[in-house]
Amino acid sequence: MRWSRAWRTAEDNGASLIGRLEKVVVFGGGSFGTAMACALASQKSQLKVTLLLRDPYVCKGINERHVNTRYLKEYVLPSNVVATTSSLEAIQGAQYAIHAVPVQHSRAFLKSIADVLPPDVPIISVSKGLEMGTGKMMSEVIPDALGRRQPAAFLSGPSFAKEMMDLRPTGVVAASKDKKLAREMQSLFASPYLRVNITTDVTGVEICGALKNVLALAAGIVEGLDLGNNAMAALVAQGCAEIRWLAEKMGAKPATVSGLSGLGDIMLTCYGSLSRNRSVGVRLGKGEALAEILASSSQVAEGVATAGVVVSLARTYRVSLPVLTAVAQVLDGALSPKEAVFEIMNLPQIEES
Ligand SMILES: NC(=O)c1ccc[n+]([C@@H]2O[C@H](COP(=O)([O-])OP(=O)(O)OC[C@H]3O[C@@H](n4cnc5c(N)ncnc54)[C@H](O)[C@@H]3O)[C@@H](O)[C@H]2O)c1
Ligand SMILES: O=P(O)(O)OC[C@H](O)CO
Repeated sequence: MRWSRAWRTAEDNGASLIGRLEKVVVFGGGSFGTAMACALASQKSQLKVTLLLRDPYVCKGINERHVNTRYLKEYVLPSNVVATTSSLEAIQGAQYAIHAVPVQHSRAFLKSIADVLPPDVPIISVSKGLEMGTGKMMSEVIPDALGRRQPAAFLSGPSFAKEMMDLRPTGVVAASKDKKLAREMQSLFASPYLRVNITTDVTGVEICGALKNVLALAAGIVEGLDLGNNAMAALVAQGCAEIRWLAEKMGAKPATVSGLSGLGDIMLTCYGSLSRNRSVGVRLGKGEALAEILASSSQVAEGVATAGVVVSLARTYRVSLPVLTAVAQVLDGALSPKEAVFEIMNLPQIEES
């Protein structure tokens, strides 16, 4: 099935870029790191895609049986996806590095590989969230942690790992201040199954990708409380407005907020049953305690950490975000899910903006 006929860019350096490509390293072999590795490996069988992991047993499964025994274990990975725990071995000779380590662990991880990663290897971050404590986005964490400016691009948008593994049509956006690098992302990733838009609006793409996870927690809570379709639609519409208010104050372009990384990912994560953030929200809405929910899952729900950061961003940018900040209050145990809904319903009646 060819979903998009024009899957390479007009200036098509795509074929030659793929032709020159020999090795890509992927940091983190969770669901999305694995899906990105497979998407790239499928572009060319001679391309080596190396996952840098922490667990030697997971590496063994990938290298010997082509199966990631911890994440997406039902899939057979292309044989040109390999894995190692050695950062030197993983990074040596790599022309690009995909970063798929959860945001809260990214600083420490990047510091640990700073000396091994050549300063000219572009990092393509797919992690969506804001760092607790600093409130920083990945575009700020990367240079901070490495202690230098590294070429970087940020890939975001509605993209469940499992659906990408199933080769279901997907659209993402690659953001970079360096337009040439953004175009390289199109050449690298575009395929009959994956469309890649580009933009220079890094802030917009990153903040939308982080905030939609918090809104997905709220959507899950509404689902878990069984409040109905009217409530869900009102909540998601209000959440979209709050994301727009904050993102635009931070410098995001309106086109980004209404694009794939904004509205597109909000729709996927708020309504899609595969969302981990939404699932955490559903369980909270049904009355489970956060600690219990987190202890029972091996996968990251980035919105849990990002929600706290949103409270301070609301203060810094002097913007009222009732839904997004209520999520933080529920997570902190300051409000029960029902109390949060009651408080939001009792807010003063407003004019739309
Ligand atoms: N899963 C998806 O569908 C999806 C889609 C788009 C973006 N993302 C984003 O990609 C990022 C990664 O998500 P995921 O789904 O792969 O998460 P995951 O929970 O499935 O896997 C996380 C991976 O990071 C590794 N990791 C955790 N702590 C680490 C540390 N301290 N040092 C090194 N590695 C560490 C884990 O071992 C694991 O391999 C997140 O920011 C997520 O929001 C996920
Ligand atoms: O499963 P979630 O909630 O982390 O969402 C995954 C992706 O961000 C969807 O685009």
